[in-house]
Amino acid sequence: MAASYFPQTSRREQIPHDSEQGVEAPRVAEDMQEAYVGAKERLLTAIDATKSLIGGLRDFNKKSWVVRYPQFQEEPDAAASEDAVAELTPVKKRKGMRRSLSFPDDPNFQADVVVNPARAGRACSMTLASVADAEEEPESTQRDEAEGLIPSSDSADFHVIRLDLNIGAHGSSRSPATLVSQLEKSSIANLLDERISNAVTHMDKLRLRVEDTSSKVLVTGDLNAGKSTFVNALLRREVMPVDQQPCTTAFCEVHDAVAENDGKEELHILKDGVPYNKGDESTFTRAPLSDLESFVSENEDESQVLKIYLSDTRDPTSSLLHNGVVDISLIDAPGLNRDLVKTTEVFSRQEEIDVVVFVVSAENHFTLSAKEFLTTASKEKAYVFIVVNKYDHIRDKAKCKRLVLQQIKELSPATYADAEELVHFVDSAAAIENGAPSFDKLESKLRSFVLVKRSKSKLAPASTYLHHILSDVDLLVGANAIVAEAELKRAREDLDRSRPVLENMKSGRQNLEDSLESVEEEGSSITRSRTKVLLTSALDRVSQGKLGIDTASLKMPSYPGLLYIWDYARDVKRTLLASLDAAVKMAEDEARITTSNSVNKISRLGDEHLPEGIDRPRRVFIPEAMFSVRGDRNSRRRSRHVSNGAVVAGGMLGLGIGLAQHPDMLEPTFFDLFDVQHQFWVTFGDKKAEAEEDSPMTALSIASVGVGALTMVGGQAIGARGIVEGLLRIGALFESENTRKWAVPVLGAVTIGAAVYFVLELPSAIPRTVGRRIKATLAKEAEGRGVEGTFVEAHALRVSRETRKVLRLASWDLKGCFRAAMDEKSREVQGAEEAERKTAKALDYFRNVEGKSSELRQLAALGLVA
Ligand SMILES: Nc1nc2c(ncn2[C@@H]2O[C@H](COP(=O)(O)OP(=O)(O)OP(=O)(O)O)[C@@H](O)[C@H]2O)c(=O)[nH]1
Repeated sequence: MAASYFPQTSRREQIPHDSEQGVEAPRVAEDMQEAYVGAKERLLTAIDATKSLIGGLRDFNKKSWVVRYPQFQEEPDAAASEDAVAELTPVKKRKGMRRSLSFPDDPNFQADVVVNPARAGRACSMTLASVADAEEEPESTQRDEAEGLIPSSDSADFHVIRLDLNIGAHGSSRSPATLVSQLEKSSIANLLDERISNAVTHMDKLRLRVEDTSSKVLVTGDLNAGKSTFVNALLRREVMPVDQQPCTTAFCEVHDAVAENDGKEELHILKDGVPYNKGDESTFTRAPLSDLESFVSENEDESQVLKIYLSDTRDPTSSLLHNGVVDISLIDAPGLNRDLVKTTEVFSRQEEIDVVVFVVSAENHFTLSAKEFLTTASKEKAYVFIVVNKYDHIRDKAKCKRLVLQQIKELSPATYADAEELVHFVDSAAAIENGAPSFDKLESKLRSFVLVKRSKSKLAPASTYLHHILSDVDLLVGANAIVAEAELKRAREDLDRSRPVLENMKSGRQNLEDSLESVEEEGSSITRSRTKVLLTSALDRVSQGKLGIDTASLKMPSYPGLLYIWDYARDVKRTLLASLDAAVKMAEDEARITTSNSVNKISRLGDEHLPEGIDRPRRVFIPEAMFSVRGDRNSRRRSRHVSNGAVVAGGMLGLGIGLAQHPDMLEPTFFDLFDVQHQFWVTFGDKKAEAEEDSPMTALSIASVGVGALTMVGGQAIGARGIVEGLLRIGALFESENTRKWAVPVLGAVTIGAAVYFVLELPSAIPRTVGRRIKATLAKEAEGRGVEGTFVEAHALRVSRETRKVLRLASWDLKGCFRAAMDEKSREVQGAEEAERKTAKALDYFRNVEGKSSELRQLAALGLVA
């Protein structure tokens, strides 16, 4: 049994078919009108809100989130097991449809989801299969059948915004992996954008249609069946020409003059082949209403379309034409037997025809052409409103009714099923003046029928479209919400990982810098003090005629005898100087070790403070490279320059090579053999010197005194040649009488002392003298340069500077790495925060859209029933 046009059976029962009680009918029509208006308003609101919703989605797709286009594939195994589960466990079934969700632009994403199709009052929803399995519900709450005018559909597929992604080389590629190379996310987003834009345009058209208040009622039937009389009865006016002879040749469309022509009654004769436009007089000929009859009778053979604007002064609750809700146009078509079947059929197929009213004479029943028409119209419209006219002429009314209904049953089963509502036996001619209960009832039923059919023809397409587009939106946002959720989870995991690392780095930064500072400080101060200790001791030893340090590679030269004393002095000097160089080298070697330890400390600090996975400083410390000369010319020139300055030995020349190759220092002088000045001070009361050199009057001291005296005469420090010259001068002195008196003992002492000295003291005295001279020379060279210019301090400073330089470089590298790591972590955190914000916003948005879509679906679902 087909569904009723009317929502409540009880209501129908209140309207007995008996014409006497037809007074209830208008109320039903009123209800239908109200329901229609309500549904229309809700639908318009839903259309606007859906437009704004998908417009928002479009914006969101453009600005905030590239909306992904999901693809759903049925899993054959899952489908089979779904059925199996359904059969075996009737109490608990799986909710919704199991699908494999993927994205054509991302072959790596795949998730099993359960799609719950949209049903009346429930939005289409999508959940991960794992989640859905945990939330299975009892069967009683599932699989509600779709209600109302919304068709139940496969919600795991798109209806409106379906993208054809078969764009392989020959348009046949379906593999996501193949597609991904051709489809960028953005190009899919663009396709979606285009679809959404089209949907918005389509909704604008639907809106116009929903807003369109007109509804066309085609009145047709056999020739002379009383169609014009019926139209006149509906209008309660004799407007349409009525005759015993067939007279209606034109399509006469009757419109409400009040609603559509400023209340002016007139006739518009449409021009053939020109689209009618009420505002454009060139598309029609205007004529007074009184011309209608003459026009129809004069143009009998022409198939003309006339617009008749009429004022129906009846109450809107009783008038069909002027009903206050719908602009109805009644189309009085020519009789079918005029071979206009085809025309009428075409007419009835046209979308704008909402209702077909078929007038049949009770006397003749259905002719062949009437039968043909009814069969066709029933296929097109399912229901046809049938008026069995001239019922007053029938004597055996029951028999007539039975026969007519029997025929209707064959011609239009749906109409027959609701015959009480749709088939009416009336006397139209009698109703023109004052109506009649049976005709009033017919009118009321016709109004309801027109309104319900109107709902179907005008509201249902919009409602269905909204249902489809909202289902598509649900699929889109459901799939995107799953993606957003996964991305949000990932962003939060990233944040949980990277944020503490960044915080640790931030709080540890100062600590690292302080530690590096102290390692630098400690390293350089150790090398400085160690160098000082080593070189001070070495210099002291040298000044005592010993090697600066004990080393296997250096040995004091052995005394070769008096004849080679000069060479001996040179060798001693070279050896002592070399020992000082060796001491410097030793200090440098120690500094290398200290520096190396400190570099290791810095590297450990790096391990402590740098997070895992971050590259450590790449520079490798090569201790041998310390104190070395750089290969390029400039640096060598600079080294040489430095070597001529404060740093007199070792230093920039490297590896302690300095003093022993210093030509100025190597050449022995007389005072390397006889340190007269020293001896003089030792002999004549220099307490400090005494303490240093615990020796009483020796042969050397005697000779020293002599030579000291000579130097007083000579006036300046002299070399070997100077001695000869001095002796000559001494000879000259003897020429004076006075001098001879004191010169003899002095000369004697000198001679004796010298002789003793040469034989006994010289071999052991030379190293000490040379050593002292070296110390003194170094001290002299440092004069005017301050403390830092002394041999020991200069080296200590140089060595510690080199250490500091290396350590500073290592610290700098580590700090650079740390800073880069912190920047990277910071970027990572910022990126994750941004992703979290974006995905959380997107998720929020998608959830919100899901909620709104569900509300809109309810709003768009028509309350009217089919
Ligand atoms: N007694 C009676 N006469 C009717 C009824 N309906 C129509 N007539 C008469 O039937 C004749 C034909 O009526 P029309 O209304 O012209 O019929 P039609 O179907 O419009 O005719 P065409 O347009 O020519 O096909 C007229 O003389 C009407 O008076 C009715 O219900 N009862």
